[in-house]
Amino acid sequence: MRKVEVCFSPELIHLFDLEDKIVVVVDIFRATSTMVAALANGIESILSFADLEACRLMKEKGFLIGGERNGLTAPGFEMGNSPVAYLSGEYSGRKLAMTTTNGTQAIEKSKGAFEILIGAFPNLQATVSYIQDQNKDVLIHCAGWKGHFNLEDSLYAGALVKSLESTHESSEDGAMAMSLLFEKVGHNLKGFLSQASHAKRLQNHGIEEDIDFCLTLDLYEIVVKLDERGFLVKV
Ligand SMILES: O=C(O)[C@H](CS(=O)(=O)O)OP(=O)(O)O
Repeated sequence: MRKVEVCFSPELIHLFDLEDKIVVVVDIFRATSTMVAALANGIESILSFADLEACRLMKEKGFLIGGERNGLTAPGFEMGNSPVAYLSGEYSGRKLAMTTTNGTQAIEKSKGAFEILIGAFPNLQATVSYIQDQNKDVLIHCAGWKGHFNLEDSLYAGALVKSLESTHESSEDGAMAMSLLFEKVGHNLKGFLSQASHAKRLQNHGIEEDIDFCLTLDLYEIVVKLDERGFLVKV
């Protein structure tokens, strides 16, 4: 049996061995949900940046630039961090450079893994099938919020642990707890997570539509991974 582990914050990632593992980075509200939405709706590829200024410079190279800090579009950026902004297909064929408060930092800290996947509820089942076709251990890396644990990323981890149980075992308390919690509340994700601190913070920005999207299961059959050039692409 292969193994699945959960890292609940990028601040804890140094405790884990990434080598030879598939690392699934998850930032439900909203970075990884936005990446999946963008690639499912025609964005050709995404370059993820931890640094705002490095990302901003990509505009000169013809990239669409998405920059968000603390839930708001960063000054001078064309896009923020909203998944629904991509659903019309308006940006089809463009390359996107993207930086966010938590998600793109977690991607940066996952480098060194055998493979990096981007996790989100709208492509959960596709990600499960992709992982089960490979003979690799898995580490789910929750982006959290500014180093803190958060419920939505951890619940996704629980959903993934539960969905992988026929091929991957987990002996960790955190993974077991989240798998049980997902079993209990997975049918009412939105109701349950409306109490989560991150959802409340984002509700103040008037983005309920984003929250609904981020909590919708299995809209897309795509898997999102970091390719050998360092671009996030769909497979
Ligand atoms: O834009 C978001 O949804 C969040 C903003 S914050 O963490 O609440 O400041 O950023 P993300 O990197 O997607 O977690």
